[in-house]
Amino acid sequence: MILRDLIAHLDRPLHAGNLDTEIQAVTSDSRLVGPGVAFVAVRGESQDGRDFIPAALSRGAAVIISDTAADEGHPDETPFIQVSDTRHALAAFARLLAGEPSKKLRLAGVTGTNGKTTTAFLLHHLMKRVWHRAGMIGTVVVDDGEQAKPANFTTPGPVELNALLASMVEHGCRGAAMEVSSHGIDQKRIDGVAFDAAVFTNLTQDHLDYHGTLDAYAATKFSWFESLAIDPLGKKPVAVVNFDDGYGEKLVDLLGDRLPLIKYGFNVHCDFRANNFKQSARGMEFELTAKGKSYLVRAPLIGRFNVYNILSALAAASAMKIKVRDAVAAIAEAPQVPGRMEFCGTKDGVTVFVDYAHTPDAVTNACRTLKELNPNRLITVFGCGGDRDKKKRPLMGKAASEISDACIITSDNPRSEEPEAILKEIESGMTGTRYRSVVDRAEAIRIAIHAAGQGDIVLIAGKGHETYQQFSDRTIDFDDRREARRALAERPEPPQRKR
Ligand SMILES: CC(=O)N[C@H]1[C@@H](OP(=O)(O)OP(=O)(O)OC[C@H]2O[C@@H](n3ccc(=O)[nH]c3=O)[C@H](O)[C@@H]2O)O[C@H](CO)[C@@H](O)[C@@H]1O[C@H](C)C(=O)N[C@@H](C)C(=O)N[C@H](CCC(=O)O)C(=O)O
Ligand SMILES: Nc1ncnc2c1ncn2[C@@H]1O[C@H](COP(=O)(O)OP(=O)(O)OP(=O)(O)O)[C@@H](O)[C@H]1O
Ligand SMILES: N[C@H](CCC[C@H](N)C(=O)O)C(=O)O
Ligand SMILES: [Mg+2]
Repeated sequence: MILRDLIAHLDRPLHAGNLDTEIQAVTSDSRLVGPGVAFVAVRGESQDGRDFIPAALSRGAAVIISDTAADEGHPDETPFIQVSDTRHALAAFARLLAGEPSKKLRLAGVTGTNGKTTTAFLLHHLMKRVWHRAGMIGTVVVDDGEQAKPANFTTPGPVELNALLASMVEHGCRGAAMEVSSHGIDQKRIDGVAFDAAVFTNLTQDHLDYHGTLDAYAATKFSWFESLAIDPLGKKPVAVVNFDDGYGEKLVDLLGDRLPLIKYGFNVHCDFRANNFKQSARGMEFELTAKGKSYLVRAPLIGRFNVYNILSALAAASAMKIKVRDAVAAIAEAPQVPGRMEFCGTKDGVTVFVDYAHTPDAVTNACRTLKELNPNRLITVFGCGGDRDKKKRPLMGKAASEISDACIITSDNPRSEEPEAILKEIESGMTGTRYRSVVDRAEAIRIAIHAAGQGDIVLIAGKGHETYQQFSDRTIDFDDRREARRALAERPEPPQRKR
């Protein structure tokens, strides 16, 4: 595209140099710059992109975009654009260069503290059933309709995001489901992306390291819905909101009638309402009331919290013109979401589940769900990630210890922090339940599974689908599910009863 046509979409940019320059791609990473590539100098949390302008120029950048004026020595032959918001400019260039792909398919976005991955997986499954080809972007996997790959982010940056959406369109996807993280909203990774459905799952404590307060975190989430109300980008987006959640209620109030709305939950005011929930170790069923009709929903998932994920997927599907009947039929064959209440085996009456619960609310939900299966004892193995919200550590400890019969506190991804120090912070929230601290996660899993007896359930929480463990100096291969299976297989023979 010609630079002139690209900057026409920016708010009053100042420019110097040849606006007929051909731009083929855009990046905010100087290391990816080459001829034909626009470099946007973004000021980040740890680095200032403006420091990399010389590097971008030496790699042949086609244009430099910054929020301050050009240095004195800026070469005349390279155009320079000054904008007020570089992240907005990056997203606009990425979207335009990719051919505005979000306008060419039906797109559902899912935000909220917990349940984004699960809901997006369910929606992706529904869409594939009905439309045959559909894409997905989220924490676990990105799928462009042709190939599925492990993901790096929950919501990728605008360049990768728009490239993925364009690839979905190219592969004939009629729709896609994507997770929208609060980082993604705040950093404008989704700026200018047109959505058909925007789901709000819930809001509880997480990411306070980044947002400061729960209200600031909520305001970030809400700003996405507000932006869709102000500029729906040529679509008619439907807000799909959990109306049993306090912040969901606030969002409904805030939106008024500015967006079409579907409220979901158990309460009587919901448009997609669940009733008569029942579950066993193998799955659940409940009655759905929607659009004046009743449906029996059966799903191979457990946990009352998953009723919400199913309701939101059904409601978002309906917002995208998928028939409720077809969606309900597809849910009965929903796939296992990797690392979400994943059954890892049973031996000698000991059953093991791996779950990605890494917030106080998620730990509460995961533990409660397994307690509802009436185990002899629930033994929970968990830790907290380093370089993330420290305030959630004692709260996760409290939640796990209040519901479980015994706990083993261990390392999650310590990142740059001392593992022992994280364990101590978790310990400060532990209540009466018996617990011990075992820094090495593999050992903690082994101890829990070997100590468990007939009828016990072991929950390994926090890392779910992750296949690595990050330390300050190294990242190792690590998979809770593999460790669980190994520990089950190596369980010592139970003592023989004397006759
Ligand atoms: C806090 C956070 O989200 N940080 C992300 C953000 O970093 P940043 O804006 O602070 O950038 P920075 O590292 O300070 O660098 C500033 C600029 O200099 C550029 N640079 C840097 C070095 C260089 O040689 N040349 C160069 O041009 C960088 O490309 C960047 O544009 O932008 C970077 C580039 O896109 C991301 O890699 C980085 O993710 C970090 C690694 C991260 O851990 N993010 C996590 C917390 C995250 O995003 N998580 C969410 C939510 C998870 C969930 O709850 O599901 C997610 O969506 O995944
Ligand atoms: N609707 C829900 N409400 C509360 N807790 C939930 C819900 N859905 C899932 N959980 C719990 O939260 C954990 C994470 O679920 P999921 O991966 O679907 O959420 P997420 O929002 O994508 O998380 P992340 O932001 O880390 O990617 C699950 O393993 C489960 O313990
Ligand atoms: N997307 C979340 C995942 C946390 C998972 C947990 N295993 C950890 O490493 O803290 C985050 O980046 O905060
Ligand atoms: Mg996720």
